[in-house]
Amino acid sequence: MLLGPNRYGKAETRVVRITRDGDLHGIKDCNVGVALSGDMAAAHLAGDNAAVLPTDSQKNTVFAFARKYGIAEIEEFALLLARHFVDSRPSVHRARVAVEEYFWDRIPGEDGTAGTGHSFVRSGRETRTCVVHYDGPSRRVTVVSGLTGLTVLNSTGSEFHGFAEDEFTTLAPTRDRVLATEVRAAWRHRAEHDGYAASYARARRALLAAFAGTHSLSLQQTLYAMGCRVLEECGEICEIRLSMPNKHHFTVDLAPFGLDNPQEVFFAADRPYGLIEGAVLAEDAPDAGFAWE
Ligand SMILES: O=c1[nH]c(=O)c2[nH]c(=O)[nH]c2[nH]1
Repeated sequence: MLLGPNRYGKAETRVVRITRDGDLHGIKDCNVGVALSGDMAAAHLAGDNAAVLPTDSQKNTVFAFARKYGIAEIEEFALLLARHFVDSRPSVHRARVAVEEYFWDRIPGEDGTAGTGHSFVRSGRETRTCVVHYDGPSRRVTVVSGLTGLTVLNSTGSEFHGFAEDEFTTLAPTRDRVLATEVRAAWRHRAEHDGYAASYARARRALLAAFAGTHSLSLQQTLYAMGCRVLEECGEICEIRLSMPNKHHFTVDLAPFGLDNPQEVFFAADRPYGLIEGAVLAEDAPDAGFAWE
């Protein structure tokens, strides 16, 4: 028997960092996953834990670093942790740190007054994500940012026709349908930089603008347009991977009730759903290395 690739770490450390600027507080609400790899053969083959930094210590490090360094951008926090685990321990050769960030909005005061400064409501927005890798021997860093749960809908401007047909095809071609999806996207930065907040805002804006601005002949075409727009608007990004379920909205037949239905009443089916996935790369994208592992 041979030991294959392995990694270990603490998954899903939920860390909430409150900042206090007088009466004005802020929240960073994150879920951090750490995975380390290196000289772990003895641990697996012989139960020798000398090289194994407990996952409990990894979790403690996340909390301690949140206190010591704060959590500015999730990519920066993830890189700080990744470098720490690799550079402080010869047996750890590579770290993968993934962070999800959940957004909170301030609760406004009544009658348009300012809120308390310490009252928040969890946002219905998407989740921001990142996955960073740091490889000790090569000192190479990769940074992938992204989002999940960005739910969007066009109530017209979407067609689907001219598709292949076989003996099982019943789908009617359409020149006007609802197009809805929940975007999951991950984009690879060309290199480490210090503008992750602005980069995220730009990429998100580009995704939304392309979804809204594309007259769709298929979700595949829309996906490609969204990926292209992000690469056009964000020079720091060289590759984007998109996963987009087709959240089908079926026009309900109301004729049995003597009613017409001019594209007004839909059955929003949750399953099964088409799942459209694809990557868009800049022609000069550098080698991805271990970025997507
Ligand atoms: O945009 C679409 N792409 C498909 O591949 C597909 N297949 C399907 O049944 N409906 C759709 N819609």
